[in-house]
Amino acid sequence: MAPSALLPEPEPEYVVVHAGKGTIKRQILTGDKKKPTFETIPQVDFSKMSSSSLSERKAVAEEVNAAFRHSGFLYAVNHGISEELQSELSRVIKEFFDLPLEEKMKVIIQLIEFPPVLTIDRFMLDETTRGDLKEAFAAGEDPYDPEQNPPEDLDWSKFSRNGNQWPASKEFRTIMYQYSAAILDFSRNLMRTIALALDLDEHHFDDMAKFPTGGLRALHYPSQETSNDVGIGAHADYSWFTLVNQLSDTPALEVLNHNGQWVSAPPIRNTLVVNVGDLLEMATNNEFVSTVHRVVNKTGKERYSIPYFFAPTSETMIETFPSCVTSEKPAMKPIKSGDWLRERLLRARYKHPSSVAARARGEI
Ligand SMILES: O=C(O)CCC(=O)C(=O)O
Ligand SMILES: [Fe+2]
Repeated sequence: MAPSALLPEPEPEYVVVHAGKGTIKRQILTGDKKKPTFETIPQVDFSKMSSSSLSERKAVAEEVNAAFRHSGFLYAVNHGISEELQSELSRVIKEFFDLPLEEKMKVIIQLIEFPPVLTIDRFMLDETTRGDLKEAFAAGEDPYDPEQNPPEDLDWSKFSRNGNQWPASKEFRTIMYQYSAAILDFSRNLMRTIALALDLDEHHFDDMAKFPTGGLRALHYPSQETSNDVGIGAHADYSWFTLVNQLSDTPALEVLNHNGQWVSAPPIRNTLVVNVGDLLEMATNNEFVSTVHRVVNKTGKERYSIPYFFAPTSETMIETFPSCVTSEKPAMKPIKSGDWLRERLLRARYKHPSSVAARARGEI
C-alpha cells in the first residue's frame, strides 16, 4: 500500500453547519450536480430610500428583494452612518480588546437569559473544531441604561436590571451608544424597504422596530493557528436581519452558496453587510434565505467587526406572511421571537453555565 503521505487529500463532501435547530451537514455539490447559485454578494445603494418618490423607494426594495431571495446577503451602500463615527468605533473597540484579560473579565456576566446582554465567551458553532476563536463583547437593548430611549408603553417587567455591563472607559460606552442609535435608524429604514419588497404597507413593521431586541456584538478575531480553526463556525443568524460592519480591511467573512462552496464577502469601505436571519426566513416561508456563513481569519492579522442583530421584541409572534403561503407551502407554526432566540443562544453557548443548566434540564 502506498504511504499515506502520497495519497491525495480526500475532497470534503460535506460542510458542517449550525443552522435551524442544531448541527447539520450540507452536501458539497460538484460536476453536473451543481445548481445555479450566487458567486458574489451584490451592492445596494440605499440613498434613494430617502427620496420623496415612492417609485424610487420601490426600486431600492426590488434590489433588496432579489438579493434576499437569491443569496440572503447584500452590501448596503449609503447607509447614512458617518465615516467619522465608524472610525471612532473601530478605535475604541480595538482599545477594549487590547485590555488585559482580567480587565475584560470584569464585565462578563454569568447569567444569560433573554434578552442576551454581555459575554466574553467561547461559542462552539462547528462541533468539528475546537470552538470559535473570537472574543465578543455584547450590549443589548437595556432600557435601564439612560442612553436608551424606550417607548412610553414599554413593558418593563420583561427586562432585568442585570442588563448591560460596561467597561470602565466612558468613551467606549458613549461611542457604542452613538453607533447603536445610528444603526437603529438604518434598521428602521431597512424595515420599510423590506415591507415594500413584500408588497406590504411601507410602515407595516414600524411597531416591530420601536424597541427591538438583539443588539451589538463587538468581535475580535485573532489570526487562526491551525487550518481547522474558525473565528466563528458556520452558522445561520437567529435574528430578523443582521448588519455587520467589518471594521478592519481583513478579509475573513465567507458565505455558503447553494453548491456548498464558500463565497468571500471581503470588507468594502463604508458599507454594511446585511443578511437575512432565521426569523425573517421563517416569516417569509423560506422565500428570503437565512444563509450560512462563517469567519476564517487566515491573514496573519487581527480582525475586528461589529454585527448588529435586529429582532422584534421578544413577545412578538412570528407568523408566515399570508402572501408567502401557497398550497404547496403551508404557513409555519407561529413561534414567539424570544423563545426562538433564547433556545438558539443556549445551544450555541455550549460551555456557558446557563447552557449547561438547560442541557441538564433536557431543554436543549
Ligand atoms: O464578523 C463577521 O464578519 C460576522 C460575524 C457573524 O457572523 C456573527 O456574529 O453572527
Ligand atoms: Fe452570523
